[in-house]
Amino acid sequence: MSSLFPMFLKLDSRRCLVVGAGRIADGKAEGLLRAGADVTVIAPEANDSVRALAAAGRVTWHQREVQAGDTAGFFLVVAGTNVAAVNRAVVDEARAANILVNAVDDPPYCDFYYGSIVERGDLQIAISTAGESPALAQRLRKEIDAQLPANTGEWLAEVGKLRREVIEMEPAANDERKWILHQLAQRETCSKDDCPSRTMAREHAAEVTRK
Ligand SMILES: C[C@@]1(CC(=O)O)C2=NC(=C\c3[nH]c(c(CCC(=O)O)c3CC(=O)O)Cc3[nH]c(c(CC(=O)O)c3CCC(=O)O)/C=C3\N/C(=C\2)[C@@H](CCC(=O)O)[C@]3(C)CC(=O)O)/[C@H]1CCC(=O)O
Ligand SMILES: NC(=O)c1ccc[n+]([C@@H]2O[C@H](COP(=O)([O-])OP(=O)(O)OC[C@H]3O[C@@H](n4cnc5c(N)ncnc54)[C@H](O)[C@@H]3O)[C@@H](O)[C@H]2O)c1
Repeated sequence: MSSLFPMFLKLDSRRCLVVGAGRIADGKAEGLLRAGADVTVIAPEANDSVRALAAAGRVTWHQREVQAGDTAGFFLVVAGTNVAAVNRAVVDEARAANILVNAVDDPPYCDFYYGSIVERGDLQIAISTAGESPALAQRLRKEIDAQLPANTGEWLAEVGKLRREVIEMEPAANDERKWILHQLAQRETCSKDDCPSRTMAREHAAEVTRK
């Protein structure tokens, strides 16, 4: 099999459908919600977590069995019921309309897999084993998570802010700007106003402005 194409998808306000509302489908729906998706759930029964999300207006829950035509108009569909034939019918319908699909526990019926994720703010490290061993993906996630400092997200936010400052001052993507951006992407860059990388970026900005 070819290797999977790794990508980070923007789901903000995209209409996504999750069929099923048990523990497994719930986890899949929450992953979509974290990315800002507009999530609809179809299932006759829902676990407490999906019920709470529906009550809070965070998902739209249609309390019934899935029917032909339900996938129309969605950007992405997750088939997460406990009935493989139902999941496959949902996938077949969605695929015919070029909608991205994932059927839980049924790799041939997935166009994409969920990854195992280490998260620190906007930083995400996604691990995939292409379905070879989800348990290994989980183990690696825990190992990386234990090694990555808790404040990496704040550090990234700071570096992002400084990068925007530098790009504003130096709109040309020249070697010098690239060098500075690499200097910023170091551990020493911090929120302190006198941190070395920040000072350097400011000095450079002042120099460019003087030119
Ligand atoms: C990453 C993660 C994300 C998530 O689920 O959101 C995820 N599975 C996770 C955990 C996990 N899943 C399973 C176990 C038990 C141990 C084991 O089987 O190894 C554990 C570990 C545990 O929880 O103990 C069982 C399992 N999973 C799949 C099958 C079907 C098959 O293999 O045929 C079976 C057998 C079912 C059975 O028959 O028993 C299939 C898929 N699971 C995937 C994703 C996709 C491939 C990911 C990849 O490997 O790259 C894929 C292909 C489709 C998909 O679901 O997208 C999440 C990590 C959470 C974390 O980080 O902690
Ligand atoms: N629970 C686990 O630990 C676990 C682990 C690995 C894999 N899985 C697999 O994941 C799948 C789902 O597991 P679960 O624990 O979330 O199941 P579950 O029984 O808790 O939930 C199933 C959900 O599917 C819905 N459903 C059933 N028929 C439907 C239909 N025709 N239309 C719409 N919705 C329908 C139910 O209403 C319910 O919300 C199963 O295939 C299971 O084998 C479960």
